[in-house]
Amino acid sequence: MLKIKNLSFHHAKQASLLQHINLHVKQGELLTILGANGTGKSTLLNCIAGLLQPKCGEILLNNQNLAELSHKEIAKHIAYVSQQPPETYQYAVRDYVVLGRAVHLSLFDQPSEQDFALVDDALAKLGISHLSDKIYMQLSGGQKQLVNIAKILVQQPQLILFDEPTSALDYGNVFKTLTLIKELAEQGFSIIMTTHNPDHPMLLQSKLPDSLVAILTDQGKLQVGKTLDIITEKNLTALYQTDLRMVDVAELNRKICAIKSI
Ligand SMILES: Nc1ncnc2c1ncn2[C@@H]1O[C@H](COP(=O)(O)OP(=O)(O)OP(=O)(O)O)[C@@H](O)[C@H]1O
Repeated sequence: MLKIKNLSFHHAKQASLLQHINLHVKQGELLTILGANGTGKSTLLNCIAGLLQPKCGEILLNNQNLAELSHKEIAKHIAYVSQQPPETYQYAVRDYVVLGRAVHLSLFDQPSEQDFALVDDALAKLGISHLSDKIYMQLSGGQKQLVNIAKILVQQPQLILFDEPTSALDYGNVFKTLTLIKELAEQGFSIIMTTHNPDHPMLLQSKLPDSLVAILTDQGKLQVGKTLDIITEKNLTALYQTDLRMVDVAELNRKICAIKSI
């Protein structure tokens, strides 16, 4: 459903950032992108969301060039939970989350009871129904992150982009969010997420064996493959310039990533 062909991008005053990136994400596929700070993961997601135009190459969404689609058309298919959630809303959470339905409504339509039913379902699914009437702007960072995930659930896109969806979350909410991502992939959503925690794609791989991982290198290249082929001691040690170990934990029946020592 998403194809990226030979994409290159750099911001103003940068010599280069993303270089000749190729990627194919199919329906229901999960791709996790790892990369050191500042290598361009968010920039790549911004390109895929249509917020930045590639300097060269193209992004195809269902074989249509993204550059030829309006923002509303793109938003019908792609939802984006960015690292900088909007900070300007004085709405109650329920009224904020229903904005996710906007792409399915015409200009003067009011959200219907069915739209609000989807909102209530999404809030319940994320265990945050108690936040319904709170003012979005007054929530904590982690609560905002969960509310923004609820907003994309009601948007009902084909492809969901999650930029470090668990970065501000406690362990309980990390568990809930990764479980939700697994369920969304099982339901047929395509998902691209970024993380700094290689254990997250390992955990997801244990339930989604065909999931993919990509490493964005500091040369701006994307190395893509099956999770277990990419998450290796050698690759992670090179990626993070840190002596890392993949340790087999019999009790968990999988490997986890650990820093060797400090
Ligand atoms: N709007 C912008 N204008 C100019 N430079 C930018 C802009 N946004 C990002 N950059 C620069 O582009 C590079 C990549 O930034 P980006 O946020 O994509 O990295 P990242 O891999 O997501 O980083 P992190 O893991 O730290 O979140 C950084 O050097 C950053 O300073």
